[in-house]
Amino acid sequence: MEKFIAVDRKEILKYYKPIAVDTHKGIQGHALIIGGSYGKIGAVCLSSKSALKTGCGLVTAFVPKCGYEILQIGIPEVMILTDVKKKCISNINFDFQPNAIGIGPGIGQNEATQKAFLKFLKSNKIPLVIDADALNILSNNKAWFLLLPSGSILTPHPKELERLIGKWDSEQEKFEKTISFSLQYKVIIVMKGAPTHIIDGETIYKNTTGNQALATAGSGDVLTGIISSLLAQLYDAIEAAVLGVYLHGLTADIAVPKTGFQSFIASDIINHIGEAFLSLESK
Ligand SMILES: NC(=O)C1=CN([C@@H]2O[C@H](COP(=O)(O)OP(=O)(O)OC[C@H]3O[C@@H](n4cnc5c(N)ncnc54)[C@H](O)[C@@H]3O)[C@@H](O)[C@H]2O)[C@@H](O)CC1
Ligand SMILES: Nc1ncnc2c1ncn2[C@@H]1O[C@H](COP(=O)(O)OP(=O)(O)O)[C@@H](O)[C@H]1O
Ligand SMILES: [Mg+2]
Repeated sequence: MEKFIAVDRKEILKYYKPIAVDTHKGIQGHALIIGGSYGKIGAVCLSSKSALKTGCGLVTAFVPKCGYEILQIGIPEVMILTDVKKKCISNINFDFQPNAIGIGPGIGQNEATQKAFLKFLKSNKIPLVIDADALNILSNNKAWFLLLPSGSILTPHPKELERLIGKWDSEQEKFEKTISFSLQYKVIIVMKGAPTHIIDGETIYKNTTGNQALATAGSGDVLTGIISSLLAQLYDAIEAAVLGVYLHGLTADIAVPKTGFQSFIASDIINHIGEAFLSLESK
C-alpha cells in the first residue's frame, strides 16, 4: 500500500538537526566526491563546494589529474586526491574512511572508468549517492545494482530514470516502475523534475520547493553535493534525500526575487544554501 507525504516546512522540521555548539570538523562528517573528466571538472567543483556549504566538516574530491589545480585553486577548502590518469578516472583509491560518498558528476563513461567503478562497488560499504554517468553505467549493467549498500540514493533526471527503469506510458506507470525498482534493489530514488519526488519503497515524498530557475547546467551536480553532505553528517539516507531536495529547491525560491529566473545559475544555489538553512531556524 503506497504512502504519500508532501514535504513542506513542517515535515522538514521533523528531520532537521541544528549544528551542536561543541561540534568540530572531525565529527561533523567527511564526504568524498568522486567524479570529473576532461572538460567536466566543473561538475565536481559544484558538488564539492555545495557539500561544504551544507555543513559537513571535511570534503575530499577524487578526480583525474587534470582536475587537481582547478579544484585546489577554485575551492581551497576542499582536499584533493587524483587518479593516475590525466583525463578520466581509472582506479578509485583512497586511504581514509569517509562517512558518505557522492559519485558520478562529470565522471563520463570511458571504459577504464567503468572498470574502476565496478572494482570500487565490489569492495565499498560506505553509503552512496549515485548520479549522472555513474547511474548511466549502472543502467547498462543492472547486475551491478546488487553490489550497492542498501539505502544507497540514486538521483536520476527523467532521461536517466528512463535509462534505469525503461520507458513509461503514463505518470502512474512511471511511479509503479520506480517503486518496484526501489523495492527490488533496496535503494532510494530521487526522481528529479518539477516537482521532484523521492521514492523509498512504497513511500512517495513530494517536494514543495524549487522553481524553473533550477533548469540550468550543474544544478543536479549541486544536489548530489548537498545530499552527500547530509548523509556524511549522519542523517538517515531518506532524511538526507528529502532534506537535501527541499533545501536545494528553497535556495531558488529565496534567490529568484533577486536574480530573476534567467540569470540564476548553479553557483547561485550554493550562494543561497546559508539563507535556506536560516529560514529553517527562524520562528
Ligand atoms: N560544468 C560541468 O562540468 C557540468 C557537467 N555536467 C555533467 O555532464 C554530464 C552529462 O549530463 P547530462 O544530464 O547533460 O546528460 P544526459 O545525456 O544524461 O541528459 C541530457 C538529456 O536528458 C534530457 N533531460 C535532461 N533533463 C530533463 C528533464 N528534466 N526532462 C526531460 N528530459 C531531460 C535532455 O533533454 C537531454 O536529451 C553529467 O556527468 C553531468 O554531471 C552537467 O551537469 C552540466 C555542467
Ligand atoms: N522547471 C524546474 N522546476 C523545478 N526544478 C527543476 C526544474 N528544472 C530542473 N529542476 C531541478 O534541477 C536539477 C537538474 O538536475 P540535472 O538535470 O541532473 O542537472 P545537471 O546534470 O546539469 O547538474 C534537478 O534537481 C531538478 O529537479
Ligand atoms: Mg545531472
